[in-house]
Amino acid sequence: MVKNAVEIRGLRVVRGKRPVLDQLDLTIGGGVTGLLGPSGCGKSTLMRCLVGVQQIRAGTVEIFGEEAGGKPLRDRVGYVTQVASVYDDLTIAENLRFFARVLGVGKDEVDRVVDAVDLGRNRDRVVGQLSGGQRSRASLAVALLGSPDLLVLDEPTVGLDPVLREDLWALFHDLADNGTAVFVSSHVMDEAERCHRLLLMREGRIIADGSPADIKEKAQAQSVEEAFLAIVRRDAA
Ligand SMILES: Nc1ncnc2c1ncn2[C@@H]1O[C@H](COP(=O)(O)OP(=O)(O)OP(=O)(O)O)[C@@H](O)[C@H]1O
Repeated sequence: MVKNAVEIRGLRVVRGKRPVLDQLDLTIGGGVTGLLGPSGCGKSTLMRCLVGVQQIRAGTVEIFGEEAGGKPLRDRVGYVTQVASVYDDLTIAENLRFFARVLGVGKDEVDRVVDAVDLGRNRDRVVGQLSGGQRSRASLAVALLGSPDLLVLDEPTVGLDPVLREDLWALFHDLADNGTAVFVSSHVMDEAERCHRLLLMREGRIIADGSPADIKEKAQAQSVEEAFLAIVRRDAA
């Protein structure tokens, strides 16, 4: 298990003219940590901070003790955005060979990650001809190159069928069991139940933090969905 993959102190981010995150403190360790919250609450913004692509106004974001986005982290952090980030005019294998070269990881990694996301049969197909789910899995394969120590996944299962979602969650757990810290945002409440730790965000603040069992117990709810609705309503009151 990785201890303190992420350490955030006093983080402030302004987008447009509005503060999206303000005075945010957060530590993330090993296992699968889920980030949930209403649309626009700042989930993607927080993830962008972790990978060092978001301008910040104040505070610090450290990943494994290094400033987020710094060179030493280049092959230690994998990131999957909501939009597939692979080249449409290349095949899956060509994309992976290209990104492997950029990251300086061996070509043997291509076979490993293509199998991990179950795209072996499609590896020589041009990305532009793939389905939405296949494209997002191709992006995930890129993020897995070099076995990163932290994987940041912004809604990786959107548009996937239940069988594929199940497979991907099994993969996230395998990765976490082997020491990768997995930080994943989701809108899907049954996915929340599968996280070791859940963070509920509202208007840029973390309003609940704990295991799914803790969160349900504290809210005296039967499901995470019910617990979150109660917590959000209480916070809004
Ligand atoms: N490029 C931008 N310029 C200005 N404001 C932005 C920009 N991108 C996002 N925002 C604003 O920042 C806030 C947080 O957005 P963010 O994308 O982090 O939310 P989110 O929780 O990931 O939402 P969703 O679940 O819909 O993806 C929102 O109010 C949004 O309107």
